Amino acid sequence: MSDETYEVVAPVPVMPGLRVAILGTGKMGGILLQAFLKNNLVSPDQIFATVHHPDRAQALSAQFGVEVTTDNLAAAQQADVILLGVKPIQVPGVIEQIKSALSPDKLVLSFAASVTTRSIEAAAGHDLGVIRAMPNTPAMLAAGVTALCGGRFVSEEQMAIAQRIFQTVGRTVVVDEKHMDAVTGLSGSGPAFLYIIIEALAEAGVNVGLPRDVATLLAAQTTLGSARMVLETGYHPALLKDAVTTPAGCTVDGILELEEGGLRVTLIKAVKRATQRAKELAKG
Ligand SMILES: NC(=O)C1=CN([C@@H]2O[C@H](COP(=O)(O)OP(=O)(O)OC[C@H]3O[C@@H](n4cnc5c(N)ncnc54)[C@H](OP(=O)(O)O)[C@@H]3O)[C@@H](O)[C@H]2O)C=CC1
Ligand SMILES: O=C(O)[C@@H]1CCC=N1
Repeated sequence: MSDETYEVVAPVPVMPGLRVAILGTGKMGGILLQAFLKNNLVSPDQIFATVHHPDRAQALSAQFGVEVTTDNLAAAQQADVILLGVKPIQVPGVIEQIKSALSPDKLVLSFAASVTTRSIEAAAGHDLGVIRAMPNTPAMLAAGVTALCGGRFVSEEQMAIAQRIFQTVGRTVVVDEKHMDAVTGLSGSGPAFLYIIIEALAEAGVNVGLPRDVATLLAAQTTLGSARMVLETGYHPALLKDAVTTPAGCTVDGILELEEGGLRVTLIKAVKRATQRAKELAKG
């Protein structure tokens, strides 16, 4: 890891009574809401969520027993930490709505792709603690990874709170803001790429005669186990691959097909394209 990037492993104590707003409780915001409740980060009366459609607000409120409305300002007024989970292009409008609630003691924690801490600070119009986060959907199982970076006015205490919040849903890593679009293209979008790989492996299993449920189990558990091998042994993936590849065995024949099909280059291109697009999302 470079000196500007470090993984946070030490647990940070929960702040008792922390009140959290999630403005934009869609797919990602909904996953975070559920995880915060499940892991007792906050009690239901300490969380204030918003969505755009009133009927969805009602449904979410009934489902999770928390206050869900369409009133961003009211939610922001009641919270210490304000998570922003609307689409990137909607962030300036939401900041404008909640501007009067953004006192210096509040922390804005945006997980919108593409939106810079500077643009949020500028929209707020005064010195404000802003942290940008990029989580991913495995957060649902506390198996996510979230990259965080701080804006100009963030205190160490505020960064510790953000880390604690996202440790609820998996690993956290603090990076320089210049890396956030790359993180988005790799680990933000990455689950979608990996589901396609798992789906294709399962399809391949069916093609060579396995029942679909068995093929899906084998594909998914093999992906999970291989990821754990990389994380827990610390060995380079190439070394782990070599250990599978018996001389004159069958694996090397499969690898030849992968290389001929350009899987490696295709994945690199996919992350590059997603990173490029992540740079543009805030502009619409
Ligand atoms: N999905 C992912 O894997 C990840 C997404 N993100 C980021 O999360 C954000 C949301 O993405 P995602 O959850 O996928 O998208 P969704 O479309 O599922 O969620 C967007 C949510 O915003 C709500 N909304 C729209 N306008 C407003 C408004 N003015 N005030 C309050 N809420 C509003 C919508 O309400 P309603 O439900 O009523 O339509 C919806 O719940 C994006 O910025 C994205 O970059 C970051 C990391 C990963
Ligand atoms: O597709 C998107 O734009 C968001 C950001 C990363 C994952 N989903």
